[in-house]
Amino acid sequence: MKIYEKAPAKINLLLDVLRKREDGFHEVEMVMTMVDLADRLTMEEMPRDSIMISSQAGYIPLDEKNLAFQAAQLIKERYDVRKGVYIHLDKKIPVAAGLAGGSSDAAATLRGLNRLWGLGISTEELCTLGAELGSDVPFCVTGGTALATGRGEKLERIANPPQCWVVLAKPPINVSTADVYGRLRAAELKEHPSTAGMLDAIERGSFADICDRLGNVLENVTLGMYPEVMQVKESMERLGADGVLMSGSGPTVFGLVSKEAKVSRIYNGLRGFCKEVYVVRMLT
Ligand SMILES: C[C@@](CO)(OP(=O)(O)O)[C@H](O)COP(=O)(O)OP(=O)(O)OC[C@H]1O[C@@H](n2ccc(N)nc2=O)[C@H](O)[C@@H]1O
Ligand SMILES: Nc1ncnc2c1ncn2[C@@H]1O[C@H](COP(=O)(O)OP(=O)(O)O)[C@@H](O)[C@H]1O
Repeated sequence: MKIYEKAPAKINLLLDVLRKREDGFHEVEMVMTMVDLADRLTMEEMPRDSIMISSQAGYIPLDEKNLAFQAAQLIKERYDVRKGVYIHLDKKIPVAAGLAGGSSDAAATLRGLNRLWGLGISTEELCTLGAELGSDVPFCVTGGTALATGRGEKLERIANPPQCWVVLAKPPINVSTADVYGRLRAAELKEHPSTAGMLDAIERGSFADICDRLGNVLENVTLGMYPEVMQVKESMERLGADGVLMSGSGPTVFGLVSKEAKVSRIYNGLRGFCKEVYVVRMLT
């Protein structure tokens, strides 16, 4: 049997850090949603009891460092599955971009193997397993739009924002999430975005207020390390995106755009100096 799973990218409409915890992680408040830029996974049973990964992308690990491999290994161990699987990753999400490509592949693997092997694991249990693989994995298991707290693994489902275009621009640098969090001085943060304000804007379905309330405390850290991210942000604003923010630890910058007529102008303007630009829809 062969099964397919889509692994969409996420964006953070809001990312606030409350404090650094004793375990080294940061206590966060994030408002996250999915966009329709997705990796495609194919999972097929193998006669041998082992895990094999392949991908058309030459720049990701295909061994136990791959998050899809780790997800398969975890589910096999925890549910005592003595079967093998071959997973092909058709990568479309840029890597180390702040779009949770690896986390979404891990989540899709958990969902897919649950189906392939008929394990009957609940979504809640899949999220608990996912949290062992990374802070963003539980959200990627459920998708939709959510308020994520704790280190990102505690989820509260909220309404989807109004439909809009999302322009994603990734400058040609790879950012390490651990590095960005490592440079953040959480106790010295003077300004915090308003989580309550963002939740209220989404609840009311006000696109303009969502754009006004976008905020990410990791943005200044990444901008300090890579000034080219600022250039992308400023260009996106100048070209007329309604709301602009860096996603996660970056370096991808997203622009929310309500009117289709504006989208091609923004895309063409950015393509002048940034190779990786995508126009997608919010997944609602
Ligand atoms: C920043 C965010 C925002 O959505 O996304 P990305 O930029 O990676 O897409 C996430 O919090 C990333 O989640 P994820 O990529 O799963 O991170 P993890 O593997 O759990 O952690 C990587 C490293 O980031 C730091 N980390 C992560 C999450 C958190 N709440 N506090 C942290 O300090 C830790 O140093 C950890 O070792
Ligand atoms: N399936 C995967 N897809 C992408 N990257 C992966 C995968 N498995 C492991 N990685 C590694 O995870 C790191 C972070 O990748 P990714 O999840 O794309 O970034 P981000 O968390 O910034 O969105 C990269 O260094 C990459 O080599």
